[in-house]
Amino acid sequence: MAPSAIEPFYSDRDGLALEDLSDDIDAVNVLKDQLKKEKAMHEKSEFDAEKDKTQFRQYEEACDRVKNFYREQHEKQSVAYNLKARNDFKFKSRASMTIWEAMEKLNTLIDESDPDTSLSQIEHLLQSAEAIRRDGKPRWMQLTGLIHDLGKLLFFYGAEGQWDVVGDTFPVGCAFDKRIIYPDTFNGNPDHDHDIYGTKYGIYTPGCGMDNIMLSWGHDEYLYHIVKDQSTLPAEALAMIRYHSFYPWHSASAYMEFMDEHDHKMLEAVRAFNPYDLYSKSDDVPSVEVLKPYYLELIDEFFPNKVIKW
Ligand SMILES: O[C@H]1[C@H](O)[C@@H](O)[C@H](O)[C@@H](O)[C@H]1O
Ligand SMILES: [Fe+2]
Ligand SMILES: [Fe+2]
Repeated sequence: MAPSAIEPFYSDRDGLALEDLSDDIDAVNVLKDQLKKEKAMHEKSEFDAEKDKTQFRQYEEACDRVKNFYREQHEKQSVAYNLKARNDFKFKSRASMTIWEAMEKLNTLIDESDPDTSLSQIEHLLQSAEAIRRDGKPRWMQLTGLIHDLGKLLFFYGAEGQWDVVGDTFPVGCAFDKRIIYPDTFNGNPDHDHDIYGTKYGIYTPGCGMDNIMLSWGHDEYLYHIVKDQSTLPAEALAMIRYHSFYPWHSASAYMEFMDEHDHKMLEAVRAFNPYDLYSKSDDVPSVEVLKPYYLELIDEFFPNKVIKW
């Protein structure tokens, strides 16, 4: 009798002890995972190092389609146009659809400003997200890669062309910096020689913060507002979206005088994101159907409402 009385006692305890231990192991693994991801966020990605950067953004050698696009954009993105675009955005309603439906809708747009890819937008979005995922970056950043260009939907909702949707961005209301691509094409912009908009600081003051700078209207600013209001994505993700086309700032270090303290942290995030946007353009074409289930789940994690107001 004695052994059978003791046996359950010990086996129970063993069971308990093992359970406790496995809880601890789980907790340690979660922590380890988190640390790995944090570390990866701050390290230069392997992905970045593998690429021959001289293959990308070669605007001098770009075709006429790209050159004409930027001439038109640089001539038309004025303060007056930007105020009007923001007003239209606030007071006009567009469409309601899920993130995935938006990706599919965008698929017919071929970006005229892009010298590096002629792939469809859904493929570019998946390439960016997959590159981020392969490098073990956090899930919120993978999702940011997946959606970062969805603002190009604007093209279907009242844009005047592609010039107010795609392409690099730059501040309006102060002098156009020489580090913007094709800087001479700003000569035809009505603000170029303006008494205030044509001066170094224009309508701004040094240190005013990027939040207070009016960036040329397009897919970044538009999507930023949608995502800020309708997702639980962190500040870094919002900055990646809002500034990913602001190459003169994040890649050429122009307009640094306007930054505030918060912007320095955000710049780091935007710079960490950029290689996945740019250099993934030479990766293999992803299979939309294979990847769809993984990304549908990821979308649900950060967008509480399935249907988004665009
Ligand atoms: O041509 C590209 C494209 O339009 C991207 O979506 C934008 O983010 C880049 O800044 C631009 O260079
Ligand atoms: Fe973009
Ligand atoms: Fe992109």
